[in-house]
Amino acid sequence: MEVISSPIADVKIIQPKVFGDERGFFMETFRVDWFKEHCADVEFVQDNHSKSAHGILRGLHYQLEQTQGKLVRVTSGAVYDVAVDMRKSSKTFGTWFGVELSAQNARQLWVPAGFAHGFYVISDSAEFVYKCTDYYHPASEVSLAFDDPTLKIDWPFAGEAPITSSKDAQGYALADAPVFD
Ligand SMILES: Cc1cn([C@H]2C[C@H](O)[C@@H](COP(=O)(O)OP(=O)(O)O[C@H]3O[C@H](C)C(=O)[C@H](O)[C@H]3O)O2)c(=O)[nH]c1=O
Repeated sequence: MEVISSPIADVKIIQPKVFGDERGFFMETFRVDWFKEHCADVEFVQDNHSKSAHGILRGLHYQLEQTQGKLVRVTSGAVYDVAVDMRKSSKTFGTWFGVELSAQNARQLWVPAGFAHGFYVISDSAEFVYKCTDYYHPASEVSLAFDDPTLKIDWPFAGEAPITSSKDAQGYALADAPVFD
């Protein structure tokens, strides 16, 4: 496995080693020892799995309580995955980082607690699996507007408006969004 830095210090891209042969492929997708040494000394308590059609945008979400770090990857298709720093004391507060995650590139993204997270489905459909460092806490969940004019996230929409949940269509502007210390 290789860890690749991003412009936001705590957000990391992880590139597993893929062993291909005539049968297909094998890769180790997570190791506690490697992750603690190279990314963060955290424990994961919940795994999630979602499937979305082309053009779906899920997010940008974060929980104010039981804040979740997320280790995310794509097992089918391709998404554009985005993390936004919501920690007001961070020198990268209000900045975003995006990367294409796909079954093809096998890349993962480590999104620490304190970040808003979301993704846009580039392929016909995508299956998205991820590990969380705390449990779901819907009472404190926040949606940040994916199209906030201050964030200016460079989503790969190619002219078509994304399909979102009603919750995500009414996300907070960055200026009004609750933040972390
Ligand atoms: C997140 C979650 C949802 N649910 C239930 C609640 C709803 O009945 C249904 C769909 O939930 P929601 O529309 O919030 O799912 P997403 O839009 O994929 O939410 C996720 O989207 C972005 C990408 C994130 O980073 C978060 O992990 C998460 O907020 O699953 C649960 O039972 N447990 C959970 O942990």
